[in-house]
Formats: sequence, structure tokens, C-alpha cells
Amino acid sequence: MELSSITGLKGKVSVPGDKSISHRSVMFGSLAQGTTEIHNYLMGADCLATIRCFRKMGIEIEENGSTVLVHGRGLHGLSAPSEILDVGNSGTTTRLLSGILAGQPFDSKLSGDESLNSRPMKRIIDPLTQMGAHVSSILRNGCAPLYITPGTLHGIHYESPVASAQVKSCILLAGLYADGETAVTEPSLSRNHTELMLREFGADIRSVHDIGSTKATATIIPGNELSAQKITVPGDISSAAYFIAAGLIAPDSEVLVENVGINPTRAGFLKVCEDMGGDISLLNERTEGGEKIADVLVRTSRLHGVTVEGDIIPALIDEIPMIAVMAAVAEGTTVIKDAAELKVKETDRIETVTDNLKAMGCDVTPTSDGMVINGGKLKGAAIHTLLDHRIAMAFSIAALVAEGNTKILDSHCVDVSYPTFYDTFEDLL
Ligand SMILES: O=C(O)C1=C[C@@H](OP(=O)(O)O)[C@@H](O)[C@H](O)C1
Ligand SMILES: C=C(OP(=O)(O)O)C(=O)O
Repeated sequence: MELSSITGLKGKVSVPGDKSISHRSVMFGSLAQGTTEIHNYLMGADCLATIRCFRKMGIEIEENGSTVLVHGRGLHGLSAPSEILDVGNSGTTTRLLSGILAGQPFDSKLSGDESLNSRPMKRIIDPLTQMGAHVSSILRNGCAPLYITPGTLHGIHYESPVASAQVKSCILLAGLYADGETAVTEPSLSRNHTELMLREFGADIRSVHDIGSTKATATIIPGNELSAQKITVPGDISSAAYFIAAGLIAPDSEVLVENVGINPTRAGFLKVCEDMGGDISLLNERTEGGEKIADVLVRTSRLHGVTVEGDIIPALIDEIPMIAVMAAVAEGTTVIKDAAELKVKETDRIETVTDNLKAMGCDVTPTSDGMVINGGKLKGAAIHTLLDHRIAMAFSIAALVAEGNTKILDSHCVDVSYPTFYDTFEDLL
């Protein structure tokens, strides 16, 4: 994909359904009794992998555009897959599904692409093993492919070293099959879609924020059957972030992004835009299915550097590539810290972001848990996405304010979370 600079982005966009909520709707719908009806499902490669895996375990799933019907078979209704479960590029599918598979009375194997199979799975193998599950890394390197055989699960109270919704959700889902209460405490609250949605499906699940600390604990008490729901998936704030940023940094622009999920555990990006001096407002705020939604209006703004650190990091972790690009054209210095988790995403995002920003002429220094960016002007370059969808999209927005042409290599990787990204992008130009 070849892109060059523009001015005057004007218009309205709506982004596809939230990736995290889409995955969970099919997973929980499969484990519920009855037919779950999902509207605005994200038809990206990651969420299609989740559908594919549950079909392989005997769940009938109908698709019609972005509407999905999941004919759930109850907590004990999955059947043994006859082949390896292919999780593609999706960390969320891998980790949440592993929690469910740990509680099944059959053997299963799951494996993904080269990037997925190099991401750390010890973070779920350890707590699942403490629960009595039998989960192993087939190549004994702490990564997928994983082999899961039946075990008798016990409730545990797990103190997670990382604020990760995938780790938390994996353990809570295994907790559905345990003989007692299962709790997960995390150092700071990660996205809480599992807690909100499982509760809607009828699970007995509670969340508390520890007083006087940033720690948060979610507890599940097994025993309740889940019952089918009707779900409308809000627009994905992680996808909206690209057009919000475009509206803020492209000269003479005004962009309205409609129907964006603004759950506080996901909305850190909006706060950073505001802190950087962005002209950003939330319109038409509402709540559906326990999730907050709004339309986001932005206008071109003079942005300045900020420090992004601490508790807010889990609420914007996937948006850091976009924040880094905004920082690269802002006035002054931006420091991003406490974000070592970036190293274990689809690529090492500290490296892929800083390498590509340097290629565009930015003064940026990678650190062990983030980066330091001195804002200035960008010039066009060849962007090496290494097949990371977030890098492709964030640097497509960088191209809009860079001098000269930018080439996004392997731009098709946007299919992972936003297959229609370039169509929406062109509509707005
Ligand atoms: O639970 C989820 O849906 C996700 C959690 C986050 O990962 P971690 O839990 O590894 O932080 C995020 O990066 C990912 O895109 C989706
Ligand atoms: C990290 C991401 O997803 P996952 O972990 O599901 O692969 C992402 O979408 O940026």
C-alpha cells in the first residue's frame, strides 16, 4: 500500500465490532444453553479463528454478514475436535480457549502461525497447572503448540504477575469447571469484558478493586448454567483510534467516529489524546449490555508531548503504536513507560514501532519498557510491518502527515482485526 500526505479529512466513520467482545460472545455462546444472537460481530481473521475452533468442537455457528448465531450446547456440550485447533494469529483465542479446554473430558491440541507460536504461554500453563489441569507446550519452549488432556480442576486464588485480560480470562473460564471458587488478582485492572459478559450469561462472577492499591480481583463461583444472550458488539476503540488520531493530526480535519465502545478499562487512549491537547469530545453516551458506548468527535489540534505510564497502560496497550506516531508529530517529548508487555504482542512492538519511526526520521529511543519520542516532522519511508496489523494501521496514519511517499509492506495484515480498514480510510480522504 502506497500513501502520501493529505489535508482536510472530513466526515463520519463507523468502525467494526470490538475484537475482544466478539471473541467472548462466540466462546460464551457456545458454552450456554440455547441460541446466542450476535450483531456487529468482527469478521476479522482473529475472530473467524474463534468461530472455526468452536465449529470443530461440534458447535453449529451460522454467519450472515456481521450477524452470527451460535447454537450453544451448554457447559458440557463441546465434543472432541478431530484435528488440531488452528488459532491463527490470535493470542486471545489461544489463551481463553486453553482455559475452556482445560476443563473438558477430551484431549485437544492448539497451534497458530509463526508469530503466535512464539508468544509466551507459560503465563497460562502455570496457573492452569496449579488448578490441576494438564497443559503442556509440545516443543517444551513455553509456547504453542499446546497439548491439553483432561484433569480434575480445583479453585485457586491466583496472584497474576501481569495485568493481562487474557491470563485473567483463561483462569476464570477454567474456573467454570473447578470444584470451588477461583479468584484472580492482577496488579492493575485489565479489560473486564469477560467479567461483564459472563455475568450477563448468568455466571456468578464478582469483581473488586483492592482499597488503597491498584490491584483488582475477579472471582468466579462455578455451578450456574449459562443461558443464551442477544449481544450487539460495540465498535472497537482500538480500531477507532486510527481515525481519531488521523482527525487530530491531519491539518484542517474534523472526524466523527460513531458507536465506539468506551468501557473505562479500554478507554485510556481517549485520555491520552486529551492530555496531549487534542480537541476531542464524546457525544451521545449510552450503555448497552453492560458496555459504555459513545460517538467520538475530533478536530485538528496542536498536540504536545506527555508521559504515559502506570495503571493506564493496560487500558491502552494496543493503542501504543498509534500514540507513538502522534507523539512523533507532537511538540516536545513523550515518554512511554511500564509497557514491557508490548514485547510479547504479534511483534515486539517496542522494536517495530521505534525502528519504523526512525525510518521516518523521528528522534526516538527504545527503552526496556517503552520508548522516548522527541516530536518533529516525519518523512515518507518503507514501513516493515512484520505482519503486525497494528503497525500497518498506525503507520498508515503517519503517512498522512509525512513528507513524501510511504509504502506499507504486507499491508494485508490489517485483516487480523480490521479487514475494511483501507476502504474506510479511502472514504474519508
Ligand atoms: O483479552 C483480550 O481480548 C485482549 C487482551 C490484551 O492482551 P493481554 O491480555 O495479553 O494484555 C490485548 O492486547 C489483546 O488485543 C486482546
Ligand atoms: C495483541 C493483540 O491481539 P492478540 O493478543 O489477541 O493476538 C492485538 O490485537 O493487538
